[in-house]
Amino acid sequence: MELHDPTADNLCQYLLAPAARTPDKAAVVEPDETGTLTEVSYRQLAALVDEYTRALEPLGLDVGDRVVVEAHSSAAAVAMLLACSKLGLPFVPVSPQTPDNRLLAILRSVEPALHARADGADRRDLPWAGDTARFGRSGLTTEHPPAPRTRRRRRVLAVDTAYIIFTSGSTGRPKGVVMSHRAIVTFLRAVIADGLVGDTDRVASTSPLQFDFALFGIGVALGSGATLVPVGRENLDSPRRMVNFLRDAGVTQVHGVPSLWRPVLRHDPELLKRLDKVRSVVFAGESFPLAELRRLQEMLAGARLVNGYGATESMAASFTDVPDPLSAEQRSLSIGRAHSGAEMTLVDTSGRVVTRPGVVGEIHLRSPSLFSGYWDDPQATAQVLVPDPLDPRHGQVVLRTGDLAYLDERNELYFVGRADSQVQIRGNRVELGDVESVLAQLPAVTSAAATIVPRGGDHVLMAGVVLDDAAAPFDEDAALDFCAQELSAYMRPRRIRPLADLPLTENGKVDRVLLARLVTTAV
Ligand SMILES: Nc1ncnc2c1ncn2[C@@H]1O[C@H](COS(=O)(=O)NC(=O)C[C@H](N)c2ccccc2)[C@@H](O)[C@H]1O
Repeated sequence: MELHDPTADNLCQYLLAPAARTPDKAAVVEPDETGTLTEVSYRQLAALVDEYTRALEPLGLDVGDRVVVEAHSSAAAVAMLLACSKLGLPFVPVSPQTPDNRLLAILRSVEPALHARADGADRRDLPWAGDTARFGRSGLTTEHPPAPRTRRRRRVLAVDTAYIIFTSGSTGRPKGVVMSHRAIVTFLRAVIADGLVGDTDRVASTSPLQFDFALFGIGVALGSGATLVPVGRENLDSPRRMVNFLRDAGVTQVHGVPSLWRPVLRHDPELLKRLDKVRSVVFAGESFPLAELRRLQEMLAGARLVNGYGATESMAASFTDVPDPLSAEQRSLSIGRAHSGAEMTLVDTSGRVVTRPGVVGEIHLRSPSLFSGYWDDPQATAQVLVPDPLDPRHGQVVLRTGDLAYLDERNELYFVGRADSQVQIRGNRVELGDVESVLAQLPAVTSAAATIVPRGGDHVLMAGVVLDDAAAPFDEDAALDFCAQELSAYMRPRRIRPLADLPLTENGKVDRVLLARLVTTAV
């Protein structure tokens, strides 16, 4: 009898545990090379992990040596991540879409022992002389095996790094978020214990591998003994393709950012009624505009819609059910309260804890699942892992999220925005979400985004709107008049420009930097 439960300390042990209980259960469902959906059982996944582990072991890599894994989410990619975890090799997931210069910056920063690329992830050779390997369902081959390294550690521990995720970061240089095995396994156990996923679920994950929303899908699907259905970009590029893929794969839970749903809601919302097996949707990454969320709720009648809030630095912090029905009066979505085992506290600018409803403070997260720090950046780490404002003497650190929120009367949190983007306009704090929800009420508008652009020492508010196809030419003056009726003077956009689509970041969030450029240059 193991005195110590190894699944608690290692991501691979934890996620492969179902292989012992239900070896023939599908762990992953994915299209094969002909596009036919195939099932990879937990037993087959475990066998692939063993095969990769056997191929990696002779390379003599040491606990803590990094492996950059360049792949789309797939059974082979999952097996690669788990083989790295088993050997104590922190994986750094990047998607094949990552631009060359960003991948080079990551390679130069983490100095990986190996750059492992999935079969089919073809990228022109990079000016990087490091060691590379290729992997797929047929195994792992090293093109340039790394020189043997001196092993200094004998055991893989819970405190060792499971992965490093580079966030684009709202400002400047990408930062590597270092997550330990203990942090991620503790988090996954808590979220599964809260009942988000059950072992009969088929969990569709639509985010690219370098976004921890994808790791979240892998973690909760395998951690609960359910089935992961990675959805490739080729199955997301049209509403019909997406709906047909989700239906044919028998998906019961869909994970995705709000923009995942925008095209089908705009072009063919009725298609969503075909998803009669979908019992729940988890969205994360940014606020889901209420007008669009209401339409999704109508189309997926009865499905549970969950607002997943949080940052890569703790993977996430809360999962809150959207009220059903979402009343027309509701102006913003709650991010509820922290998942079990964690706690969110609001702290005001003078460091005092906010307990009164309606008062805005910065969310501080206490949790056993906080990241270890930013890779090679102790200064940036010290900015966000701060002494507990309630009593610094403990030496315990909390995550300073940079997110502003307020409490309602039921002690539930409502997200207001990023502290670093709470630009004042003539001294007033602008809530972009409020501007966007007014714009979404315009007749021809199917989605809207607002942004603040500097103009002559102050800031002005500009907006972009996406029109439904049949719309006549956009009448900006009428739209500005409507905003004048609905919004206080400082919240009114200076210009409202029609856009073909809202610009998105690599992870599918609205790209407000690109938006600012588009709306100020649109003719
Ligand atoms: N539901 C939200 N409403 C509103 N603003 C939000 C929300 N979820 C994030 N955000 C924003 O995005 C920031 C975090 O960005 S991030 O580090 O890239 N991480 C994510 O976006 C996803 C996150 N790690 C995650 C992964 C898996 C499940 C849930 C959440 C937060 O600090 C918030 O500002």
